[in-house]
Order: sequence, then structure tokens, then C-alpha cells
Amino acid sequence: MSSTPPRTLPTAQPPRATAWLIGALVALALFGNYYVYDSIGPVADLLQSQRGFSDSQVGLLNAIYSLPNVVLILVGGVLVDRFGAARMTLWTALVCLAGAALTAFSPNFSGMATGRLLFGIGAETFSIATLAAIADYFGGRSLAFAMGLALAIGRLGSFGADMSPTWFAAAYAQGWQPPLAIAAGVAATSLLASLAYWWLDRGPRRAGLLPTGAKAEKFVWRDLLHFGRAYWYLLALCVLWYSVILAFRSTYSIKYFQHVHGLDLAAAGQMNSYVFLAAVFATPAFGWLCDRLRRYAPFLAFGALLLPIALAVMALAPWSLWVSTALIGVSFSLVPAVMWPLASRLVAPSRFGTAIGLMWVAQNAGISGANLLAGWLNDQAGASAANPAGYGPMMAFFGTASLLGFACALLLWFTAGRRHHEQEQASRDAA
Ligand SMILES: NCCCC[C@H](N)C(=O)NCC(=O)O
Repeated sequence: MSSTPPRTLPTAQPPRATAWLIGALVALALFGNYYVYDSIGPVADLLQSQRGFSDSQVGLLNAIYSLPNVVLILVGGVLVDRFGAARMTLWTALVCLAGAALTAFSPNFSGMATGRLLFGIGAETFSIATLAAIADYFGGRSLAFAMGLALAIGRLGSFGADMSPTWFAAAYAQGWQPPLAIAAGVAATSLLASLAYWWLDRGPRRAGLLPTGAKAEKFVWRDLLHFGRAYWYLLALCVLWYSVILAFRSTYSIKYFQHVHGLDLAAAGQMNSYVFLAAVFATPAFGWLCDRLRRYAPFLAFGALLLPIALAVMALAPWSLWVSTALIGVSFSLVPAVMWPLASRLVAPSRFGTAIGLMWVAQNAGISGANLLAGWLNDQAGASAANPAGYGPMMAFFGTASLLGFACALLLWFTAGRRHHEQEQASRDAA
């Protein structure tokens, strides 16, 4: 794809130091948010042994995060365009803190589930607002690197939550509540970082140094249908790629490594967490490379291609799991590093929140659907340690979906590769 930025940038830009300070605050806020998102897994066992929660109840504490977002996240994206990234980051960080505190201090399951619901409602819109914040401050320079860095710090939050039983062993020794109270404390840090960002943002915004204005933008439903063809290919890739990677990696991969490749639970968990760790370093590095080479769509296509290759290697080749883990690690770092900066180039700045909101509506539906379908396929085929071949249909499903994702990335490359397409589209959106 060509390098021409279609964003209509103001002639003057915020000072670089301000941009990086805001980038750091947004990354810190994301760290807290991703930590809370992943804080249930490590206490799952304690919730079962100490509070008598069933598997379904523990599962619901995570599922309830995605469910409302199948609809609500579009509203969230529209609100980001209407009220601006800084205000929405602050408001949603407050909702997330309320959700995290309710989860940690509720005396019963329904209180905890309400807390997770509240957290989910805030967190996805919060994530859109943080992407919009980076696009505001780095639209004309180092955008992919800055977004990659912020996402990487977010992934560090996920990694931190996975590692929290080691880092906060004393808290875990006391039971299920102290680790969740720590998560609420981390959410409070996220709120403080969001408050500082909102405070710092007022100057550049009022001075007209940002591509999105100080005034609230009016939402027009018709705008939803006016994104260009390249945007829709990107949306399809987002749904297919995230559905495969999140449903497989977050739900089934550990069990699959145990049953098909004979790893014990600890080794399987570790193998899985290396994908996060790789992404912490590789996501900003790939973003930096894209900024330098001014190429986006070919990198996206390459990252999308690695996923079906990794799944095929894992399912069909007698090679070490390290090979497929490394391939998934590169894909997991490269695709997000390119996808969000590219999205900001395909639509007008004033519609960025709506565009991401629409992508995440479909993404959340896709992830839920892929989780359910993969589980059903495993049940139908009787997948287990005694019957590793039963995982075949699930792997065929994930492989097909990831190949379709690659096809969308190719179509996107051919479409967005026409040099003036994005520019024209963005101008049309802005008009
Ligand atoms: N916080 C974990 C889930 C985030 C999902 C979100 N819709 C998203 O796609 N974020 C971008 C990313 O790559 O994490």
C-alpha cells in the first residue's frame, strides 16, 4: 500500500514531548485495563475451592465482558467521536474502576458478575478511546510505532496478571479476594493515568493542534455505510483473525497442547504465555518497521498468512511446538501492530471511533461464535487426551477461518494499494 496519509492533519502539531508524555500515560492506562481483564483466570481455582463457584460461573465472569459489547461497543465508538478520546478515556476508566471494585468486594456471585459486566461495558470503549488518543497525537508521525508500544504495554498487563500468582504469592495465599483487590488498585492507577492524560490534552485540543476538534461531533447513521471497500476487508480480517487467535489461544490451546502434544499443565501454560511475551517486544518493533518503510497492507497480509501456517504446522507436522508458537507469536505481534494504524488511515479522524466500534461489534460476535463452535466440534468428535484426533475438526475450522482472513488481507492489499483510494475515501467520509 502507498504511504500517503489520508488524515486531514492540522498544519501545526502538538510538541513531540507532549505527544510522548500522553502516549506514556495512555499506555499506563492500558496496562491497568488489560491486567484487570485477565485477572479472573489466576483466581479461578480459588473461586471454585473457596466460594464453590462452578466452571460455568467462572466462565460467565469472562463471557459477560464480551456479551454486551456485541451491541454496545458501536455506541462506545460513536461516543468517542462525539466527545473526544480524552473525555471518553477518563469516563470509561472510572466505569472500569467501579467494575473492578465491585468484582473484588462483592459478597456474592451476582455482585461479581455485575462488576465484570460493568468492567466490560467500560473497557472496550476505553480501548477505542486509547487508540483514538494515539491517532490524535501521532497521526502524522510514528503512528504504528506509538500504537504498537501502547498495545505492548497493554499486553504486559495481561502477562502481569498471568504472572501475579508468582509476583503476589502472599496475596494469593490469603485467598481469592486480595488478588482481585490488587486488580482494583491497578484499575485505580489506570484512572489516574487517564485523568492526567485528560488534563494534558486540554491545551493542544483547545489550540486546534489535533485532527479531531474540541467540539462534540454529531453522529449520522448513514456514515456507517460510507466507509470504503478497503475498510470492510479490514473489518472481515479483524473478525476472522481475532476469532481464531483469541478463541484458540485464550480458550483451547492449553488443553490442546496437553492432549495432543503431551505437555503437562505448567508447560502448556508457559508455551501459551510466550506468545504474549513475544508480542510485548515485537509489536512496537513491527510498528516501527512499518512507519520506516511506509508499507502497511503487505505486512498485514504476511502476518495473516502466518496464522494458518502455524495451525497447519501444529496439527500436521511432527515438529516441535516451538515452531508454531514462534509463528503465532509473530502473527500476534504483526497483525495488531499494523491493523489499527491502517484503520486510522482508511477513515476520516472524526469517524475513527465509529469505525473501530463497528469492527469490534463484529469482532466480539466472532470471538463468541468461534468459542462456541470450536467447543461444539470438540464435543461432537469426543476430543480428549484419549482421543487426540477428535481435535481435528476444531483445527480444520480454525485453519479455514484463518485462511479466509488471509484472503481478506490480500483483497485489502489490492484495494488499498491503489494509491489514491484511501485519500479519496477519507475526504468523502470527512465531507
Ligand atoms: N483487552 C483484551 C481484549 C481486547 C479486545 C479489543 N477489542 C481489541 O481488539 N484490542 C486490540 C488488541 O489487539 O488487543
